[in-house]
Amino acid sequence: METIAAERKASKLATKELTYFLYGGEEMVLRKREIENAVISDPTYDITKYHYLTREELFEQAVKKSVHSITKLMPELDILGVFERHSLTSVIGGENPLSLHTDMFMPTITGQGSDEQQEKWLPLATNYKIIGCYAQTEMGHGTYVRGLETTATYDPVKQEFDIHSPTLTSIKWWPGTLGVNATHAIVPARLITKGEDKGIHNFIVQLRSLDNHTAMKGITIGDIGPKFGYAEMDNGFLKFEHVRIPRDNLLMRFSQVLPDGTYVRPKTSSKLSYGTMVLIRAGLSKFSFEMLSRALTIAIRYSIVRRQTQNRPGEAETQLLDYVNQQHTLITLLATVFGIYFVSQDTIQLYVKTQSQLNEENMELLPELHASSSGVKAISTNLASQGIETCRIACGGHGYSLSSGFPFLYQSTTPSMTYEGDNNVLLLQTARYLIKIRKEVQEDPSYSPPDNVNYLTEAVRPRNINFRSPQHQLALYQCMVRACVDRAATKVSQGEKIGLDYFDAWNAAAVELIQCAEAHTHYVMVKSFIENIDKEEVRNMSPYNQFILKCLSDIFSLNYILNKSGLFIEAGAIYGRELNEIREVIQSQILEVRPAAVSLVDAFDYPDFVLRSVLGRKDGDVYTAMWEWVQHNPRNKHKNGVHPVYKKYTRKLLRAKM
Ligand SMILES: CCCCC/C=C/C(=O)SCCNC(=O)CCNC(=O)[C@H](O)C(C)(C)COP(=O)(O)OP(=O)(O)OC[C@H]1O[C@@H](n2cnc3c(N)ncnc32)[C@H](O)[C@@H]1OP(=O)(O)O
Ligand SMILES: Cc1cc2nc3c(=O)[nH]c(=O)nc-3n(C[C@H](O)[C@H](O)[C@H](O)COP(=O)(O)OP(=O)(O)OC[C@H]3O[C@@H](n4cnc5c(N)ncnc54)[C@H](O)[C@@H]3O)c2cc1C
Repeated sequence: METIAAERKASKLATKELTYFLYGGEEMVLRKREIENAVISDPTYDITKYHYLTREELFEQAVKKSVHSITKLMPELDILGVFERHSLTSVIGGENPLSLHTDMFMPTITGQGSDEQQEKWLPLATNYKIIGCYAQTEMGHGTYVRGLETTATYDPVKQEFDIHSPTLTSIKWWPGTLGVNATHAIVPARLITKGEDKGIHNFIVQLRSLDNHTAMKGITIGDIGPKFGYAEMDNGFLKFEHVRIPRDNLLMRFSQVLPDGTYVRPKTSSKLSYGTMVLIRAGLSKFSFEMLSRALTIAIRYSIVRRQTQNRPGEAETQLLDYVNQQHTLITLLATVFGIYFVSQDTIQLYVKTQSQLNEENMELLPELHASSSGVKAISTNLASQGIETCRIACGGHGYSLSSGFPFLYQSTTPSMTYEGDNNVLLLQTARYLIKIRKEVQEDPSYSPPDNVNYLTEAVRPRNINFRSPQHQLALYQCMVRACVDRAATKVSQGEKIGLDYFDAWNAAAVELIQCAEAHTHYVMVKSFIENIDKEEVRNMSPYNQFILKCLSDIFSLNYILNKSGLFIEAGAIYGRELNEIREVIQSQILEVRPAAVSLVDAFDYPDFVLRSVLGRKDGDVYTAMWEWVQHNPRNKHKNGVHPVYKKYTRKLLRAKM
């Protein structure tokens, strides 16, 4: 305990200043803490026995907490905005089993419903007169949205759609909130009218009675069963047997079906029906920041408290965080988590800007938003999931205990590599955009690519390179990414030249395409980090805070160059003989950050209640907390400390004549 207090005292970081920066100001932080304290002091949210509950107990407790939050806490605290709702859900912890209602069902109505439809459905949803989910994925299709089989066949006589699951594989499978609680769903289905298949459109379908919650006629519905994690979420299945819905349950902001069955195409893009997925993808980079910053708070604090091995006679055992390997592991991850923070801010800003342009039917930014949100979602969720596992391993045996908090963080984060679009599939979408832009650059010398793809026209290795220079770092990335995009594009065109059709040529280059998308997205992240710490808000920070952010930026940028040095060397961006210099710069920056490590994670401002970790307590009193935690273990509570299995089995073994 003294060690962590001493480190805090010795740190020169202006922790509060960084907290206010990360959360958008003092007022936001104080409001967040007000909401946190309300939850922490409410017995409904007690987590003492959390780790010892069964799957069904966890689910029931989660639903109870969700309903309590909506009916009691939100009104009492007058919680309105997205930030406040998010503060509430993040401090409650666990999966919020009703979350798809606000996270996907309502945004889809807002984004794709006509004004009349919004007027009809949003008040019902806002007041929880209905509970919605987003039922897109089927047993046979998740990635291939255009291949979804559920049909919505228009009947002009009754002016209704017939929603049907024609095959076993068309049964909706995975949607959250569906298995137990949802009364309605957004159902993407094949719109068929006048005998023609118009492709996937979004429909609102009632699933359960608002009187007694039983399934509506023609609906077979339930929970898909235990998963890798996510025990508190009722991911479900949903089968339609010719279920009838009114014509105006087709969301008709962009396309319509007239009473006689005439189909009116979208004036802009059919891809606007994918808008909710783009929204969630843009938000998942912020989610990745939160999950990884929690894991780092636990790992860094524990690595300061934990000592292992006396390395000099008469001296105390060494703090884990004073082992250079441990510093390298965790401080490079600290740099990564700030990299994810900055790019998540930029991605959300790009989403907001694109949405406001779309409201004026200006589609200009949509391709860049799709490509960027796809790549950033893929890389940030990859980095966060891998980073949390790295933090767990860095905490030894205790990291593997549920009491560490890591298993929950990992189980909650790792599905984000799959949902809202499998990461490989999304990186291929980013690659498709890059190859297209490259083609435009090649065919039209007057065309200037978007700022984040500027390497297609600007990539030059600087003379007299200085690896601490942000501009020089960016130049190295530009050379590397351009080479990756060229390599992928060349592979595709080579396939076409030997007679492969477009799919085979594209598929043959898939590895190079994913690689160029990864490289591009890392460049975007490094550029975002460098540009954001050069903005006025950071320039007005205390000099030491600016210095530490610059160190983290250098580590984030150079560590990827070191790890992917083959790509940079192959691109002529760096020479093998320069790798040692890069290692030295990284190591020196890590040493600069080491004294500020505890304050950097304190700046994330997570109460112990949120971390749910005996290792990550702010006071560092790890061993007391560990001993306290094990007292709640039911396995230790049998009469005379003898578990029933002894009498049932073990005693026979011990007494057997063998
Ligand atoms: C709070 C979190 C809770 C999490 C709960 C989880 C919920 C879910 O998981 S919901 C289900 C999520 N499912 C997916 O994300 C499915 C992933 N698949 C897709 O998004 C699409 O199938 C696709 C993008 C992989 C392919 O779509 P497709 O229609 O086949 O398009 P093409 O690849 O043929 O490209 C054509 C053209 O369209 C552009 N485009 C594709 N998607 C979008 C988009 N979302 N926005 C804008 N533009 C898009 C694409 O770039 C192509 O453009 P061009 O190159 O100019 O032709
Ligand atoms: C916890 C969780 C919650 C979810 N919640 C929801 C929800 O609320 N609503 C909802 O509708 N869905 C939900 N999903 C489903 C999720 O959106 C899908 O699982 C996801 O889109 C991936 O599709 P898939 O499972 O069919 O995988 P597949 O598409 O079968 O992918 C499997 C593998 O094949 C590869 N692959 C597939 N297609 C291609 C391609 N074209 N090119 C190259 N490689 C390819 C992928 O890279 C991947 O490695 C959820 C899933 C999970 C795990």
